[in-house]
Amino acid sequence: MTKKHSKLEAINLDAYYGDFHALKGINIAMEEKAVTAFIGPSGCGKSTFLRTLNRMNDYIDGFRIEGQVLLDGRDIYAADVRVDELRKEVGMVFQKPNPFPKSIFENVVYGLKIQGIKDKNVLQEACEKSLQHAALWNEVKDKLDKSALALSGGQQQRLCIARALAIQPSVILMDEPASALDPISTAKIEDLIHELKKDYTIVIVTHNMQQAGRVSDHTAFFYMGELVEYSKTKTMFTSPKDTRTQNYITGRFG
Ligand SMILES: Nc1ncnc2c1ncn2[C@@H]1O[C@H](COP(=O)(O)OP(=O)(O)OP(=O)(O)O)[C@@H](O)[C@H]1O
Repeated sequence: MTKKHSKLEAINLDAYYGDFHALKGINIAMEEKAVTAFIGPSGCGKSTFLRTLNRMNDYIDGFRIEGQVLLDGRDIYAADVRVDELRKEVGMVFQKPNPFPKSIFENVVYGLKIQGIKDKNVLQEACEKSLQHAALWNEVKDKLDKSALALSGGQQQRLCIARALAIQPSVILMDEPASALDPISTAKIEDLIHELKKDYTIVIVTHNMQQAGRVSDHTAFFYMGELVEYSKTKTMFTSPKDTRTQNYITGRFG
């Protein structure tokens, strides 16, 4: 079998919030068209690391990094990188579904309209394709002009995934995308992640180890700002190497 390409890579990455050293010497290469899960106790740096992957932390006063983050081999923190272009390539879905108070249609095509796309046929086609891809089309196809806020939480989260897909990213970052959802909606999101990895590289932060086990190909265990262990998910859950990983996955702390 040919080795898959490393889509995202961190090299000697340190991150700071002011004086606080939040990420310490992270080295990791994440495979293309696969799911990588970040696990670890609260406050260990999972979200911080996820957000360095599309420069979401740039907005935070006092935040800085040292080291490199490479997307397809290119440093995303290099001076010539346009952050708006980067975010088209690396989309993000948050913990709480955050649809805009607009129609379902307007939510999905929002990013395309910002890019200046006005052609109705193009927008309609993109809307249908994204909703199909997010496994929501059948539930909403007859009410595209209705408010997105009238959807259930699980539908709203799939709508947010459709909104992210519409701008055709190659990577989707998901920060605990199912933690605010009921078990049935969670299962739908997990099925969807499974489908999406055929076309996208997915990085997911999750508190739920069963979920990491179900959805991810590789798992990275973080502890106090360090990447302690990174391996195939099966290997991590059956034979963790580090005692800290062992303690965490057996529920001894966290
Ligand atoms: N905006 C911020 N300013 C200062 N410190 C921050 C900020 N955001 C996070 N931190 C700190 O950085 C550390 C890592 O936080 P982060 O949110 O990345 O952890 P996490 O592993 O995702 O936690 P959780 O699972 O609880 O979401 C924590 O100690 C946190 O207090």
